[in-house]
Amino acid sequence: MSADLPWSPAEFEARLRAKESGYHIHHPFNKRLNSGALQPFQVRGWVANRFYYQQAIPMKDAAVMANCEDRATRRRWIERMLDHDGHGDHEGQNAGGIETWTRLGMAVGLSREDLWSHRHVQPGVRFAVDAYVNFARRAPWREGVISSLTEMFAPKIHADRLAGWPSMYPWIAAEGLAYFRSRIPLAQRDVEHGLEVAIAFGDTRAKQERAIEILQFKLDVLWSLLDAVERAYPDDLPEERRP
Ligand SMILES: O=C(O)c1cc(C(=O)O)c2c(n1)C(=O)C(=O)c1cc(C(=O)O)[nH]c1-2
Repeated sequence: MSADLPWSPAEFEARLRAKESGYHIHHPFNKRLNSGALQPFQVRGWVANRFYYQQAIPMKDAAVMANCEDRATRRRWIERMLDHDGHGDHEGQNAGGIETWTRLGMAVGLSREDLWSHRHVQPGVRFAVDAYVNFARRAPWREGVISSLTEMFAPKIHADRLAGWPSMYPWIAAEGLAYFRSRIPLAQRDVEHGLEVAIAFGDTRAKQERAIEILQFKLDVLWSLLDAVERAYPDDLPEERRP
């Protein structure tokens, strides 16, 4: 029976963190993106497709919140929606992630319309991202929170872009990278809260294993997104089909 005892909180957290090996930082398309190997149209394709994820995040967060009966959690959680949607005058610090990502789009040579029309969004990207939002709609709120824990691994991927892109992709205006800079402290704050919820949720071995499965589902969402992007923008894509 001892095999069924819950892991200690430290062991459980270590097992969640070990899922990093399946994070999209290791996807071949991300490796090419962050090693400077991509042509401008491939970077544009990634930015335009990832925008669909950016827009979905606050919808996902609203779904988690709609399922949450705990006021104290909602007070913290609502920050996530404001981080992405922005608030007030939509300028400076308050612009929000969706707007800041739009600026990244313009810095790589896309128009606002290119992003907001979803004209470049691939079916596989849509399916993957919609699966994430739908998971949050249907799952108990603690499970929805746990699905955000891929953010444990995100500060490194943002930092890689900030460190590498200016020299590898000098054609991208430096202001375009503000999104990545803004996310590092926010991801750290989100992860602190997410881990608190996960550890409280994981009071049996079965629930701890469920949490790990949920994290795997979310890794799969991100991995599938890059599979679809990689497939859509091969090196030899004819000129007229390039974003
Ligand atoms: O650029 C990335 O690789 C990346 C990954 C993730 C992630 O791991 O889900 C997020 C973000 N960025 C991000 O910017 C972000 O705001 C974010 C929110 C969430 C979430 O699940 O609630 N993930 C992520």
